[in-house]
Amino acid sequence: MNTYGHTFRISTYGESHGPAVGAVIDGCPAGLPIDLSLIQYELDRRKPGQSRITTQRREPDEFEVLSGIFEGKTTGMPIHLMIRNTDARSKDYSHIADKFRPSHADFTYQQKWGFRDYRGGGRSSARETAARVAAGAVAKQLLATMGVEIYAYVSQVGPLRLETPYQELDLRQTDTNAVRCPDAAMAEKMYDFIDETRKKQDTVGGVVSGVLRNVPVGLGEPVFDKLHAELGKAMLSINAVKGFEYGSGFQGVEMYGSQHNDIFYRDGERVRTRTNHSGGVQGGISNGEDIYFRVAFKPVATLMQDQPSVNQEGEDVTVSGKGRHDPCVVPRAVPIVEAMSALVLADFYLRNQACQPNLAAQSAVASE
Ligand SMILES: Cc1cc2nc3c(=O)[nH]c(=O)nc-3n(C[C@H](O)[C@H](O)[C@H](O)COP(=O)(O)O)c2cc1C
Ligand SMILES: C=C(O[C@@H]1CC(C(=O)O)=C[C@@H](OP(=O)(O)O)[C@H]1O)C(=O)O
Repeated sequence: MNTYGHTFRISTYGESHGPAVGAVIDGCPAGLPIDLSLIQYELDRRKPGQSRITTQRREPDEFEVLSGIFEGKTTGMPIHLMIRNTDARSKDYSHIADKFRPSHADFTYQQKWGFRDYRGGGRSSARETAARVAAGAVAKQLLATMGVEIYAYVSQVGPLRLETPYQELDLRQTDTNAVRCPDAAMAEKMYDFIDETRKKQDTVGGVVSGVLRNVPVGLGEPVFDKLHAELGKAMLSINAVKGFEYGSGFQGVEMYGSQHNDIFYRDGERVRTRTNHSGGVQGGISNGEDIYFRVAFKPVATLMQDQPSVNQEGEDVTVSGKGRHDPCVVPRAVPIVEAMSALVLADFYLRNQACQPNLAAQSAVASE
């Protein structure tokens, strides 16, 4: 599938070594002021070639608006954002045109279609996520009009795990270092770990944590399209993602119900909970508390070393390490996780508008 969302819907297109990648957004309401520099800001956070611990491919990732924005506002028509590829080096891939890199998408793409665009992994490359980030930056601007705040940060690299709860972190510090971890001391350790791994011609995984604040009560559908299910799908659709947990997640199983239940109380006009093991979602619907989750990314598949594999004929071959690759994806995955979060929330927000929800219920406390 090349599309995401029902109401705020995006399609993305483009291959890593084709002329361009981009996104078409359908369903964004008319009249939304758009700050184009905020779209560029997000693209800059994701682009390759940012530091020694990312792929050295150099892409400016400047975007062009081909439709849907006029005099600084959305027109209600499809919004087309295009990003040209300018630094593809396809010769790095000639030696694996008929070979399968272990744990990349080469084998499955070849088996599914009988051929593949092997240059840079074609459509399977995380280059596609530039389009998601551009579209997500529009969704973020829609959500900002109602005060929704979206944060992601690196909370783990290999064995180095930041134990500090997100409430105790200053999430505005995330972009002050190349790793995108808001704890400066931990960021330094993580940076060194990634750099050492790179020097050993290896790769390492990590975790990106997400925090969504001021999300209105009532987003999410009750049965299949639950808010956490859609968030999970959105995150699991990002390249190299192996796990998603929200709220208490897998650790919640170690608690008794009496410890895990989030006790309600009245806080002025709102009903709130004293704890938030639910992760801001109950019954698939946002309850107004922070939504928080963790996304696990595997170590990058393409290594700068030889690995045994097979070719299209099933013969034993060696896949040698070549080209420009990320030693660890999480620093660049932070804006992708934020973008996917924004796309999910914007979509549910518009779905609520469409079905005219019970707005009284959304203010949480019945008027007396
Ligand atoms: C930001 C980001 C950067 C990535 N960079 C690389 C890379 O340089 N080399 C690579 O082999 N995989 C990279 N990946 C992962 C591959 O795109 C991914 O492993 C591949 O599409 C196969 O999909 P799967 O791992 O989800 O099964 C990156 C992923 C992300 C999110
Ligand atoms: C180009 C980007 O990252 C690429 C993601 C990627 C992969 O296999 O996912 C492999 C590399 O591709 P290439 O060999 O074509 O440079 C990375 O550089 C990007 O994120 O914009």
